[in-house]
Amino acid sequence: MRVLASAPAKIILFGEHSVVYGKPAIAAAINLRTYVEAELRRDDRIRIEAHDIKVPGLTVSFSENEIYFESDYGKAAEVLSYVRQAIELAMEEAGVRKGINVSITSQIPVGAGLGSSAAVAVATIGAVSKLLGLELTREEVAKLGHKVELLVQGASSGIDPTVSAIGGFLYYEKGNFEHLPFMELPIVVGYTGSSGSTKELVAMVRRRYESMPELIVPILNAMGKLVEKAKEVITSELDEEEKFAKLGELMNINHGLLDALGVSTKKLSELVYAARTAGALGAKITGAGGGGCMYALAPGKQREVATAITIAGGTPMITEISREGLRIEEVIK
Ligand SMILES: Nc1ncnc2c1ncn2[C@@H]1O[C@H](COP(=O)(O)OP(=O)(O)O)[C@@H](O)[C@H]1O
Ligand SMILES: C[C@@](O)(CCOP(=O)(O)O)CC(=O)O
Ligand SMILES: [Mg+2]
Repeated sequence: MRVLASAPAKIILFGEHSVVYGKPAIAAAINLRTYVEAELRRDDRIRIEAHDIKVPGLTVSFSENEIYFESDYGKAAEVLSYVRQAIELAMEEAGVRKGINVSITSQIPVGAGLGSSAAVAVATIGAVSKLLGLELTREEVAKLGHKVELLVQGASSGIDPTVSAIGGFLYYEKGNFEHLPFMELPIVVGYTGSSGSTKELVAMVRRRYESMPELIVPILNAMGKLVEKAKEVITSELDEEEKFAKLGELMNINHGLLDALGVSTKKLSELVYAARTAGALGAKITGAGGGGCMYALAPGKQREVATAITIAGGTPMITEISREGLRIEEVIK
């Protein structure tokens, strides 16, 4: 038997990092997906094939008629830790252990703030649990995906696995979520081309929080308040133009606060300012930062902003909200 599942990437519109400290955040699933195929094996081995992951530290050497490969096994094992934990938890939940092949292909850039870790965890749990005959709800998959992130990263708010499993446009706080009214968001995502590790960035913010709580706590509190304001705007009776103007302003404040936490980079800030100069109403980091992506809100100006991002050295992506989260694409008996 074989199961193919997929799960989407996300952008965090407001509230990354502060969400780890129990503040609310707003996020949306977007139409880039990770696909995981799981099939039963005849033996009891578990084999993972990750087609999109590059492992640093591969060395190739030649002699006359031979070629030798050496790889950094520590790094290779670490890079697959989300998938391994997801398989473990799905098997634990099903109460069976079987040999399986898991094969991953992904459209989501890795370590770019678009939730690739959550998407791969959610799609793996979806595929493996179904393969083992377990019918989990999307919410149950979200909770297991959160556990995967906690185990691998040491800290996780759970927003990414929740958005990836459920899909759509969500307000999230301490493990609970509500759907926000669906709205088309005229956004452009700008990818710096470099990556940041969520585990390391969350740990860096934690160190600052512990060493200077009198400075960091007010920043996190301001982020939480800003998310409440953004929710009020999104659910208000204002017309779209007014909503976008207010949301843009809040995005810019959120970016400044993230910069104060220390998670921006020169390139991220360059893309943010390039987007604003080209007419975006707001622009900020999305996700953990340290590289990765920013996004801009640019009604009527998406093309201009995309061009500005390209000129500033980034890669623009015009994305749409994905209403669907985890999807079982195919089950072959
Ligand atoms: N296609 C994939 N195959 C296997 N593992 C993946 C894949 N995509 C992401 N991952 C895992 O997620 C990690 C990146 O997660 P993270 O640092 O949270 O960044 P983000 O979630 O923003 O992309 C990778 O180092 C890898 O361990
Ligand atoms: C920084 C954080 O708020 C979001 C991380 O998102 P990503 O892994 O960078 O896509 C961490 C979390 O919410 O667990
Ligand atoms: Mg992640």
